[in-house]
Amino acid sequence: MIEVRGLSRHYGALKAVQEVSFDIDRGEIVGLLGHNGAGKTTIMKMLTGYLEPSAGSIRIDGLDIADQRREAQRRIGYLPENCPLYPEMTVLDYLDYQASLQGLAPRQRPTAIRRAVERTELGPKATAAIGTLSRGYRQRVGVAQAILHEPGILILDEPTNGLDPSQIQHMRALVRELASDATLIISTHILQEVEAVCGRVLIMRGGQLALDSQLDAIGRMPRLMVTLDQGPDAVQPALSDLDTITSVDLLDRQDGLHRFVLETADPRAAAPLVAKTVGEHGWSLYGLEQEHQNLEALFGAVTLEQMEVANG
Ligand SMILES: Nc1ncnc2c1ncn2[C@@H]1O[C@H](COP(=O)(O)OP(=O)(O)OP(=O)(O)O)[C@@H](O)[C@H]1O
Repeated sequence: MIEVRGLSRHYGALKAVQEVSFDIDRGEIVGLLGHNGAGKTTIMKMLTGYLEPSAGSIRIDGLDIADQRREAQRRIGYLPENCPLYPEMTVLDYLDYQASLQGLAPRQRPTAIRRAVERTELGPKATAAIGTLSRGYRQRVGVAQAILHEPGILILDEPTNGLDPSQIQHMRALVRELASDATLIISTHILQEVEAVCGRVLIMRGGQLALDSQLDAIGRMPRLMVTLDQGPDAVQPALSDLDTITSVDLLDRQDGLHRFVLETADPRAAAPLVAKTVGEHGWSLYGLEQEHQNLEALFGAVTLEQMEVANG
């Protein structure tokens, strides 16, 4: 349904998004997670056809967004990060205006608007001026404009940003309801958000895709935690070479000790190899244990260095 290949976007020398590829199937709810500046909004703007990639391609239902932008955009609803709303307009007038911008025929608009208002539970505020609404209601107006044309794909940039806890609950319920008949991509830097509503997570770090995983697979990805008196320069090359170990990352440093996290398909087999290698190098081993991941631990490990977007 969505095919992204080698997607990059540069702002001058700044590489905001670098070589990102992924596929999203119909009906998936995907969380796009990353620290501020990781490239989430830039990806969303490219997916929705509002920003041209510097390189790479995007296909929506087989349509290349570079060649068939309008056609692809008809299949997408987009809630931008700071959805531009007109404070003096009423909710209904604003939705009517958006419906006209989206090319809905005048006779289709009343039904489309009624349905969007119902789904976002905006009925009681329909004739209120947008400027008088709470942030929660304004976000719902943003969602309502995104679903007016009943798109098969919804792209929501930070939908709960700035909402209070009860508004967040309401927005999450709305997102789940929308997911019943659309493919969803939601960007956020809030882990609980992803855990609450998504089936899959894409984690961005410094403009690159650092992880693409189903959420239910995350708990099953065991890791080894190793605490040593040596730093990454010595440890990483020695342990990365061992059988079944696919990555060695520094998790933290404390009181002269370094804690590493090792990804491995087989922690039972890897643990004695690690202990043996540590012994052979004459290092001191302060801890070696298996850990089952949760999203928080994974996010911490993946975004560990909190890489700034590379320049140049
Ligand atoms: N129009 C622009 N001109 C120059 N740099 C930009 C522009 N838009 C974004 N950037 C930079 O590109 C990088 C990625 O920004 P982006 O907004 O995509 O990140 P993000 O993950 O959505 O962050 P946030 O969570 O803060 O919205 C940042 O370093 C940002 O400063």
